Amino acid sequence: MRFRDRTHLLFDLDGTLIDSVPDLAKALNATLQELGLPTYDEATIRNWIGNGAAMLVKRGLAGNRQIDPEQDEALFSEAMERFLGHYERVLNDATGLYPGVAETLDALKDAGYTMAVVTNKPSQFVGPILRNLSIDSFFDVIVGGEDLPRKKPDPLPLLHACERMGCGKDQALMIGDSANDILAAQTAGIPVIAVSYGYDNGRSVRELGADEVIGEFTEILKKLQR
Ligand SMILES: O=C(O)COP(=O)(O)O
Ligand SMILES: [Mg+2]
Repeated sequence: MRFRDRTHLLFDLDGTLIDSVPDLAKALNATLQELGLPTYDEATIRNWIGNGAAMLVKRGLAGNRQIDPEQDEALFSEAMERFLGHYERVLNDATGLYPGVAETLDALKDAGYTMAVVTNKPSQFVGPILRNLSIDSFFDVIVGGEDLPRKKPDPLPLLHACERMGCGKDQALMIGDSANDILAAQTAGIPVIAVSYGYDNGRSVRELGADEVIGEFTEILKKLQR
């Protein structure tokens, strides 16, 4: 089988394990509203997720053409602070697991896989969300967006997760939803399964050269059959 030697699994969070769009959109729109800026619907905001909170806020601010957040540091800092405060309050309001995630993680754990979450989401939010959804115990390692000097699509978070799990990259497999996950894995030399239901930042995961593309999380089990 294609992934026979893979014993350590690295999972992206937003768009792969959890659908967090409603709560991220709520926090972003509350921020924009307080700043007197236009707000956006969930369909627009979902394409802005995956590069970390700072990029989401920048994309929200830049949605208003008159403002260039790169040039307006003060506005960006204020927006960021407000966003983090709002998100902390709402992060478990509507966020849920995609179908089959809990059962599949359980089966993978039973089969002996070691698992990590490697996300660009700010680290302080990751534990509370995993605990609220009762999937925290499946993961031995969690790498969040602010834990290292560089985020995905840099390969560093993936390689760091491997090091902490005590595995070589020849034993690892990435599962993610966006260009960031695919590029990070490809640069790290780790194969990658892409899910097609997530937030692919406007670029179809099929075009990005993932080793496999699956439409449902449960299909991982079939792909990993030894
Ligand atoms: O951009 C985020 O905050 C979440 O990103 P993730 O898809 O890496 O979990
Ligand atoms: Mg993602």
